[in-house]
Amino acid sequence: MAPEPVHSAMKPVGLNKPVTLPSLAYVTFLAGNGDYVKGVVGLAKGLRKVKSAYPLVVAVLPDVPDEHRRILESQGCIVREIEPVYPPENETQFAMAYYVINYSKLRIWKFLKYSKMIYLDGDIQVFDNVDHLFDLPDGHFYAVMDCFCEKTWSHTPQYKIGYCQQCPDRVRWPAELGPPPSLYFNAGMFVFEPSLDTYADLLKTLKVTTPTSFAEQDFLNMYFKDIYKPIPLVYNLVLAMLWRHPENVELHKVKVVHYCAAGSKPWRYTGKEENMQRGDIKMLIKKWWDIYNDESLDYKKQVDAPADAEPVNMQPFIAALSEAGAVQYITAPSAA
Ligand SMILES: O=c1ccn([C@@H]2O[C@H](COP(=O)(O)OP(=O)(O)O)[C@@H](O)[C@H]2O)c(=O)[nH]1
Ligand SMILES: OC[C@H]1O[C@H](O[C@@H]2[C@@H](O)[C@H](O)[C@@H](O)[C@H](O)[C@@H]2O)[C@H](O)[C@@H](O)[C@H]1O
Ligand SMILES: [Mn+2]
Repeated sequence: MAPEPVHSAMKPVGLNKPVTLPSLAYVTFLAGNGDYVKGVVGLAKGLRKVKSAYPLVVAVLPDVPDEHRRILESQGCIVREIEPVYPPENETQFAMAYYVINYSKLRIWKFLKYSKMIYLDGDIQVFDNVDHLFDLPDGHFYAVMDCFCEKTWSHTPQYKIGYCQQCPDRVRWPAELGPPPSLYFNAGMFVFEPSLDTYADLLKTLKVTTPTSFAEQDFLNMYFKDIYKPIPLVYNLVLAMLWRHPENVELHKVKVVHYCAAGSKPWRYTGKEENMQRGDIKMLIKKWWDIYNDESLDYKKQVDAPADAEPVNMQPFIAALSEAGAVQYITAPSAA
């Protein structure tokens, strides 16, 4: 469970300038005027259900209608408009044509108000508190390894020979093909540190990088290859793992579910596509809807923290400052 954030009602005494405390937040991405807004509402309510101590920022493209923005704000989200990011002119056949808009995710590196953020796709649901991921050491890019076994990968050498990083011994990578592919993450969930330098370098590098079928996911994997650190799949269960690598999945331990398999978006679920009649899929779809329909999880201004308030965990600062004997804290009357 995340440490109780000590609200900023406590005022430092003896410091001659306000301490700028780092902020933490979850962030997701919304494009278009379609039904993904339901995914983001579900995500906002899921984070509330697990009592996350941090807000959800929604990076919206200009084409997201005001009505959808108001719905998200009414659910306690912090809505930030971003400009689209387009890859260089290309003939690439993206795995899904709409993936071209996903490059716009790169704008979140410019959210400098936050020292660390957890990005979550709008088709993700958080079923257990994962605030502790914010405590991971700085300087790395954390994400869950993807799977290469779905048809969406049929254009790749690894798919053609049956190699997957989820089970590297099943079909070993042949030496004649050179070194095996670097560990590759699913870009539907990752822990990162916003930075203007990184942001500028991402966009500069994108301009000279030929787009490939998994669009910004491929680009992010190439860009962060040297600092990427895999985290357990409980933090981003790519649904295909259930039928491609069941031996790697302990479903009752999964904290975050990524509804990315074809036909698995809960708000569009018909059960007609391949694998969508599985018992575990039906259970996960129901779990998503139970949260989405739970009115007790709707944002209530008077009870929940204001959308723009950001609870800050002061403990590390109190310990460091009091160790230095620099300050003692008094509890100021609550500003509320
Ligand atoms: O019409 C769209 C398509 C995508 N997205 C956003 O882009 C993310 C990535 O797309 P998607 O999850 O569909 O890709 P997948 O993980 O299924 O490959 C989504 O989760 C949404 O946050 C969106 O807002 N509107
Ligand atoms: O724009 C590229 C997208 O690529 C990823 O989705 C893919 C990938 O995970 C494949 O491995 C699966 O087979 C496939 O189903 C799934 O849609 C990310 O989830 C998404 O956020 C986004 O980056
Ligand atoms: Mn997704």
